[in-house]
Amino acid sequence: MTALTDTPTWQTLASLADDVKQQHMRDWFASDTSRASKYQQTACGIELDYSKNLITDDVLKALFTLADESQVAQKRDAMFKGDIINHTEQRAVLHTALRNFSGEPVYVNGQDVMPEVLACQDKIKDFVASIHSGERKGYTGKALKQIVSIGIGGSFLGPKIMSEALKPYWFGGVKVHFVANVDGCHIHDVLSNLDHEETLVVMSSKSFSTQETLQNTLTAKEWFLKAGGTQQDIAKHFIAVSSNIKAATDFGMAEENIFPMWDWVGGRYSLWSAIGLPIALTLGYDNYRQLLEGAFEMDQHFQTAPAEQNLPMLTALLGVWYINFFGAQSHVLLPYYHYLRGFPAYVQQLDMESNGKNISGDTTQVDYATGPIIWGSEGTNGQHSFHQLIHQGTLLIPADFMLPLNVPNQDNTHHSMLASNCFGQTQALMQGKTFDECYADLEGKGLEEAERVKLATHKTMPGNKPSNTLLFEKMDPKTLGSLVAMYEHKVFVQGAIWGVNSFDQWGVELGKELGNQVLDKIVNTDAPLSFDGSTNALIARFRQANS
Ligand SMILES: O=P(O)(O)OC[C@H]1O[C@](O)(CO)[C@@H](O)[C@@H]1O
Repeated sequence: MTALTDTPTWQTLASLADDVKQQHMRDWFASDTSRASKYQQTACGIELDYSKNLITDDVLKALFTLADESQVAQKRDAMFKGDIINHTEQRAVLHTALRNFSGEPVYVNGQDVMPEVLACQDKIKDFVASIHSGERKGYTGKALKQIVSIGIGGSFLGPKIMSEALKPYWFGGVKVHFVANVDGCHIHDVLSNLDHEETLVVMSSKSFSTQETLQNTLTAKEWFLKAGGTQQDIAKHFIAVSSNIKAATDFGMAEENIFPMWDWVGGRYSLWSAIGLPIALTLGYDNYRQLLEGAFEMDQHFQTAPAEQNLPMLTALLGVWYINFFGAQSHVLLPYYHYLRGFPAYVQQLDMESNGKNISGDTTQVDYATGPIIWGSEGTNGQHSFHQLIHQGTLLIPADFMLPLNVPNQDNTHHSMLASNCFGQTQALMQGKTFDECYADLEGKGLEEAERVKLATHKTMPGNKPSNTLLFEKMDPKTLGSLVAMYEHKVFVQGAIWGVNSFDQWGVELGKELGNQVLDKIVNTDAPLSFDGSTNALIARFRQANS
């Protein structure tokens, strides 16, 4: 056993789980009318109802002890103050500095990073104003109204999904298109409808070396040159967000059009940096700033609220409870708001790239489960497909339901239906439907006894399926910023408990490396194939089809 699973607290939690598995939430609600108000917390515009979870006061107490013993608070403080907590890459982890409006300095290796951060925010503000006003023009004098944002992973998901989530706040004068995949269909579809004279390409790559992003930018460059632009005009139509200034200037970008990135910002935490420029272009700077302010508010809440009131702590500990003591392998996110439909994909990268790890501390192989599979989609759509498995399947899948109480273009009929479905689902998951209730429903339906029993058996819903419900007054930039930061810190707390490094991604790096080796063999068609038999055969087949 590892130090973690060996602790008395872990053992206590295991025995509490055995006990809880014999009970039903339905009975808890029936016997305790204060349960809903007892297990709810509000902070930063997020109202969290966590009463429909398989928890008791004893469970929560033990989970808080686990957090204490795992030194979550100390690890959190180390992150905020710029310690080198990404210990496999020797980097600080300071996305929180990008939304630090406290006026306090933040030091990395003895140097205050805030002046650079603030200068970058000013640069974003000025740039956005110059595009929105039409003052910044393309090489033929046309205003730049079409923005093509090229990036992948964190350099794509954050900008695209947050822009989409804030559609009611869009500045109408420009249209931002996002391209990530190296599949040429995507960039082709986007560029084929654009006028190159009014197109601005924003290339977002911290490293300026990611294959997909480089290739898509090269394709955009070829398209621009073919359409009539010259190499000299590139500077007016291509800008970059990167920490690799040399590579960007070699490409043809003007140095003043390169927005900085720092090695203390991880890709999946980068939307708060200039990687968020496409968001600012979509929404206008003031709304973008609200997003950052919402995140800052959550940072303060995370640092100061006691564990019992702390949203990232509570949601993280509930996750640990199900993953480590109930065998839950996945967690589903269900935004009941069309514009937030991309949110599960955002949290998927955030959580799975961060905590998809099996080494704790320096070299210890874990003997407990770590990061779950994150998935989901917008409600009510999922109700008509995968919810069936959550209700009656054999897997335990904790769920986060999300609903803004007010939506733009409010149509009460639609919104009431949306809300009723959201609440109805959490209720059904929690209480289920007993055999006796199902049997009684079939009274007077003219069924033979055996048929009635059979049908009642199939209709029986076990219930006792956990969910959180997160309500927001409305999904405005500030609330969205708080929500994203809440999930960031949730992932942090879980990583701290499991002892994993939530800030590297060696598995992804290996994929990039092998992909490049294979590409070499695909392009050099005469090169001997030296991989395993399956990979060799796949490459040979591809070569044959493309010869
Ligand atoms: O911004 P870059 O350097 O192009 O990297 C893109 C993405 O690649 C990853 O490193 C791995 O996919 C992500 O973490 C990152 O967001």
